[in-house]
Amino acid sequence: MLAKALPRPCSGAADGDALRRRAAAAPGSLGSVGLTTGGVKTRRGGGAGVKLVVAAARPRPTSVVPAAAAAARDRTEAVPAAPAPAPVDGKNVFNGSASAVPGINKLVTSTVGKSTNILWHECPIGQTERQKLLNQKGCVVWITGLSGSGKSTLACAVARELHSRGHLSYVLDGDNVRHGLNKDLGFKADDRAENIRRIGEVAKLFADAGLICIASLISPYRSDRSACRDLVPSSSFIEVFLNVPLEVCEARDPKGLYKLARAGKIKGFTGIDDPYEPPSDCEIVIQCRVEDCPSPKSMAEQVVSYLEANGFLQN
Ligand SMILES: Nc1ncnc2c1ncn2[C@@H]1O[C@H](COP(=O)(O)OS(=O)(=O)O)[C@@H](OP(=O)(O)O)[C@H]1O
Ligand SMILES: Nc1ncnc2c1ncn2[C@@H]1O[C@H](COP(=O)(O)OP(=O)(O)O)[C@@H](O)[C@H]1O
Repeated sequence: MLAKALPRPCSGAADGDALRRRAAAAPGSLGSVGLTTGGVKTRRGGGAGVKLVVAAARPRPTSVVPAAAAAARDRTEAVPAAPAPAPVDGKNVFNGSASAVPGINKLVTSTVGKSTNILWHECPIGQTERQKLLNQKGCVVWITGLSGSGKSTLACAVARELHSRGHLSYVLDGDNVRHGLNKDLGFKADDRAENIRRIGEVAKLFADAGLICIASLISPYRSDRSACRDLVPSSSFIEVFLNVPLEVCEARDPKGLYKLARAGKIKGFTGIDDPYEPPSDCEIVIQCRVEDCPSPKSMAEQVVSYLEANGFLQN
C-alpha cells in the first residue's frame, strides 16, 4: 500500500526466545546491541483484518474467519461467499435464525476477545480520503530504547520538524499515556505488554486517521513490538532503535531513576534488573556512543528523511 521500505539496518541481535520476558537480565546486563545491515523483510500486516458485515442483499459469507484475523481489519480483504458458519466462539457468527428479526438475519457478527455479536461498521470516508486531505500517508514511527536514551526528545524533535514542513503528527509517549489510558498498568512483564499493546492499537487508529503517529516507549520485548507491527501494513510501521549504551543513559539519569534502581529502591528497572531486547529487524538505528551522540535535530532529520524517501510525506 505504501512506498517501498528501505532495507532494515538492524539484524543479528540476540535471539528473542532466549531473552524472553520474565527472563530477568543479570544486573546491569542487556542483550547484545551489536547491529549489522539487514535486508528488507516483507511482512504482511497480520493485522490485516476482516470485513465482517454482509448486507442482507449480498451473498452469504464464507467459512468461519479465524479469530486472529477477526482481531484486525483490512478493508481490502473481502470475505468470499459461502454458507453461513456455525456459531463458534472467536469466530464469525451468522446472526439470528432465519426470520427472528426481519432484515438482519443475514448479517454476520463476530466474537473478538470478549466482545460478542459485534459488527464492523464501514464509513464512506476512509483512510484514503483523509490522507488526500492531509497530503501525507498515515504511519507509525515506533521509537524504542532504554530509559534516558532520548526517545521523548527524539519524538518531539521529529514532530517539530514535521510540523514545520506542514505535516500532522501525534506523539504517544509511554510516560504520558501512563498518566491516563494506561494508568492502571505497572512495570511487570504482563503490564508492559498490555501498555505496549494498547499504545499499538491507538497508534494504528492514528495512522488510520492519516497521521504520522510517533510512539516513544521503552517497549523492551521484541515480541510485543512485533505484535504492534502486525497491526498495520508492514511498510507503514517504522521501528526506530535508539541504540544508546546503558552507561550513557545512566549518566544522564534525568529523573534519578537509575540511581534508585541501583540502590534497589526500584525493582525491575529496564537495563538494571529487567531485560531489554534490542530490535533484530528494524528500519532505523540511531547510534549513540559515549561522548559521541548525534544531536536530537540530526536524529530527527534521519527519521524525517526516511519518511520522505519512502513516500509518507506526500499522497
Ligand atoms: N521499572 C521501570 N522500568 C523502566 N522504566 C520505568 C520503571 N519504573 C518507572 N519507569 C518510568 O516509566 C517510563 C517507561 O514507561 P514505558 O511506558 O515507556 O515503559 S514500557 O514500554 O512499558 O516498558 C520510563 O520513562 P523513560 O525514561 O521516558 O523511558 C521511566 O521514567
Ligand atoms: N541526542 C541527545 N544528546 C544529548 N542528550 C540528549 C539527547 N537526547 C536526549 N538527551 C537528554 O537525555 C535525557 C533523556 O532524554 P529523554 O528524551 O527524556 O529520554 P527517554 O524518553 O528515552 O527517557 C534528557 O536530559 C535529554 O535532554
